[in-house]
Amino acid sequence: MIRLDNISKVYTRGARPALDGIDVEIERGDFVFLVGSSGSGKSTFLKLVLREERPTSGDIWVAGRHLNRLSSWRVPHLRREIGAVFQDFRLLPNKTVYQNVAFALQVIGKSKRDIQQNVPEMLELVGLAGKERRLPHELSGGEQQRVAIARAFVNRPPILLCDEPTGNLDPGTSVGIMRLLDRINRTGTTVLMATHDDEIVDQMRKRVIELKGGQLVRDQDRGVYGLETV
Ligand SMILES: Nc1ncnc2c1ncn2[C@@H]1O[C@H](COP(=O)(O)OP(=O)(O)OP(=O)(O)O)[C@@H](O)[C@H]1O
Repeated sequence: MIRLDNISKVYTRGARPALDGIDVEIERGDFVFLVGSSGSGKSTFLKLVLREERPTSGDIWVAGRHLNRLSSWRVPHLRREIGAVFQDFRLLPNKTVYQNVAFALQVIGKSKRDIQQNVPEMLELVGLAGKERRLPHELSGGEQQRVAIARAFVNRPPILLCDEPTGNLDPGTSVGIMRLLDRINRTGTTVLMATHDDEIVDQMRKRVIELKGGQLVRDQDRGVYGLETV
């Protein structure tokens, strides 16, 4: 589903690479934590998958596409295959919960009928039924993140990328968000989550990929956060 083949990324010529010779294969349905201290290259990894950045060298495939050869006009099609969730939620502040999720379908041209069917289903899945008419500022942080997840997943993409999704949440709320991501993963969705949340990683026991100074230093099944990254 995601494959990086000897990928390096150098932002500034002469500077240390942000990613340095990364080889990774993530299969359909995997749940992967991407860990590493600040500056180790996690965001760069996610940006390459989203095609927000391009590699300096090496090959990358995402959802059956060879991104090195993907023309710019096809990038929106790639992005439909990838739901993205961020630490700061990124909801539209003047739209209701329902409208925030519906908007994701409107922009890709889905019919009214599709929208009316899928949005309530998705809000039910994330546990927000009954809160459709609230505005983001009328929700708790955990609820806002649930809206963001509903929006990312409403068109059922095969890949969900999460960049520190629990970074602004307290531990109890974070556990709820992780249960939801786990449920989504069990539907067959590939989940790739960059995080500093050691408790969550240690609880979930999923595959852990650790970056250090742009290099892949650990790829462990049923892994833990690890001492070095604390
Ligand atoms: N647009 C950019 N231009 C130049 N250098 C960059 C750019 N983005 C990232 N870098 C550098 O690349 C390296 C990796 O950064 P990256 O943001 O991928 O790390 P990270 O692991 O996501 O860090 P954090 O946990 O703090 O988000 C860092 O040295 C950073 O300064």
